[in-house]
Amino acid sequence: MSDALTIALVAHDQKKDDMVAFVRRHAPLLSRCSLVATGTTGGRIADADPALDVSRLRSGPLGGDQQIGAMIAEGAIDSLIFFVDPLTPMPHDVDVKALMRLAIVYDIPMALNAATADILLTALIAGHTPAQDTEKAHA
Ligand SMILES: O=C(CO)COP(=O)(O)O
Repeated sequence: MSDALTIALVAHDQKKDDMVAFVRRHAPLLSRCSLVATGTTGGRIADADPALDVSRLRSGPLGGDQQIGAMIAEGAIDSLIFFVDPLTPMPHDVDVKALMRLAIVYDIPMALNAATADILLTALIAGHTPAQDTEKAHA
């Protein structure tokens, strides 16, 4: 799966149900990706679909956003899906902004709500042809 897309998934507490619904809606597509998530989000995803390949980092307020930002800077993330809660003050607001900033700096496709994430994931998968799939297509 080394040529699989790596997608970072993050959701604030008030948006975690939306993330679970997103993951359930797109389980067949997401099962073809490597997933990286902040701690609590990753736990909810793993509970929702234990078959998904999801690596859990620190919880957002404890450095998880920064870990994903570092992975973006290293070129290890293909896309960021970040369900942001715009109505609740966050103790780690600077980390949230820093993560979004790095996604912009490195021109990573980023969705900040479910409607955009639906479009983004579908487009990403449609445009991604892993070597394995290419071989099958020509077999
Ligand atoms: O706080 C977050 C993003 O800013 C998400 O962190 P958790 O997934 O650990 O709740």
